[in-house]
Amino acid sequence: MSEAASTRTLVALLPSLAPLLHEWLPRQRWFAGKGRPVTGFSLVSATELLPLDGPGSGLLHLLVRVQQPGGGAQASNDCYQLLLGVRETLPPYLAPALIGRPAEGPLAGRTVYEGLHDPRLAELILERLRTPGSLGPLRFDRFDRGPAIPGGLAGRPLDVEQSNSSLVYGDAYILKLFRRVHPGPNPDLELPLALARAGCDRVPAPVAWYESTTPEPYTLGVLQPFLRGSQDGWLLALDSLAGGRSFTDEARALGRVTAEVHAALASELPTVMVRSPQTEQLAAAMSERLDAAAQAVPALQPYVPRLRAAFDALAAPGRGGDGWRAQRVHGDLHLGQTLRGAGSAGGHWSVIDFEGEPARPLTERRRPQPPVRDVAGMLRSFDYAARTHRPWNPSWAERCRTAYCEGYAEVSGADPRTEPELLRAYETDKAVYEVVYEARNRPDWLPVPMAAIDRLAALT
Ligand SMILES: Nc1ncnc2c1ncn2[C@@H]1O[C@H](COP(=O)(O)OP(=O)(O)O)[C@@H](O)[C@H]1O
Ligand SMILES: O=P(O)(O)O[C@H]1O[C@H](CO)[C@@H](O[C@H]2O[C@H](CO)[C@@H](O)[C@H](O)[C@H]2O)[C@H](O)[C@H]1O
Repeated sequence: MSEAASTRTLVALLPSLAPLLHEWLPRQRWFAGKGRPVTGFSLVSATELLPLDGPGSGLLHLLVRVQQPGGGAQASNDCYQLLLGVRETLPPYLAPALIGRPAEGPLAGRTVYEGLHDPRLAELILERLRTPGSLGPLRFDRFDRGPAIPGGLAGRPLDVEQSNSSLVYGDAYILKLFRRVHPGPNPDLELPLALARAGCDRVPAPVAWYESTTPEPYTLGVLQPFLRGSQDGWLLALDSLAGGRSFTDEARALGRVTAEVHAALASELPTVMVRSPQTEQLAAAMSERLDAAAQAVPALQPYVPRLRAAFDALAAPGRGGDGWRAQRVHGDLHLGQTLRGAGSAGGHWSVIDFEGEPARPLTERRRPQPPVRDVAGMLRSFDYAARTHRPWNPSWAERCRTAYCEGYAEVSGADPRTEPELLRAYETDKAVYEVVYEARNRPDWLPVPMAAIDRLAALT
């Protein structure tokens, strides 16, 4: 099928796929618009990665806008990346991947399924990434300093709770495919590339990636080395709590790693000073997020005046002295974003997932911010771990928080606790974000950030 003919034909596919997507999309873990009705779809781009009319399976790459009207700020028209496999019938091992059978249109009677679950299609995606080049609106690129990617590696979907989808290739590489995509560079490619260029070995360096170039630029997927046998910091922390073991050495190491990553980011990407009136704007933005959160989660409402005091303190005249240095940061740092390498207790720590908080607009996520924002995220994470454990172990969290800040200071020369207003404002902002995140995604977990809200409000 020629490219032009293919585009025309592919555009005609959407109406017949729409009823299937209507059912399937809201059930996906990565679908961000849960709880709001889907009223329509529109096509952003369609590319045949493997011909749909050839023998065996076809692979269709779609960028689709999903209309969800909702009231006011609730309305959205988000763009999602879909990789749809098409076959006559599905073999039993692909049955769980079924999306449906279009009743009409060019694919009538054929079977449409989640393409990432098909090892043959997963291999095809890696094949594309091995060789830079373009296919319709898609462009495939490689890191200029990396070794060649071997071919023929079997791909399997990663079976974890995540906001996107990942494929692991032969335990050597992991490809993260972004699901809800936004125009512009995704920080999860931009920042690891900058860190690789700075020679920072705390973040797996991107090996290859692909993007869509028209009608707008979207980062769609990033391939990086798979840290085989590594364990994530969240599970290690829970393990330490369950075993009654200290986690302070690990927390100190994580503080050091955070400071290393911040130093490397500051060396590669712009830094700015935050002074009046930006300080007031920062505090006002936090206050606005608090108001929006209290609208979405009424349990927050009684706390609003006391929480707002933390943001007012940030903006108070004279606070911040000559201002605060801001730079590119991780943006959603927590224990689950850290991996300790295989090996003994002193294993190498890495940091992953630089996408930032998925619910925030991309422009906001890419803005320089005081590095204490990441520190606050990690401090909240120690609190989460201690709260999740039965019985609650506040002294475990307190020791971790102290060790983490000390580790950070050992490398950066500045202890985050010496700017208490800034740290408290960011911790409060993070806890407010977590309340909304949990209410939307894991209502059973809501008491965890609510306990922090109670504690932070009592500091006033
Ligand atoms: N380089 C890597 N090596 C090993 N495992 C990884 C690597 N990158 C990510 N993972 C695993 O994949 C999971 C999801 O990755 P993440 O980037 O956090 O995705 P998402 O943004 O979709 O939540 C992580 O929790 C981790 O278990
Ligand atoms: O990992 P993601 O980028 O998808 O981040 C989102 O999900 C996280 C949970 O998986 C959430 O983190 C919160 O829960 C963690 C425990 O599961 C805890 O360690 C974090 O401190 C807490 O914020 C994160 O906020 C959200 O953006």
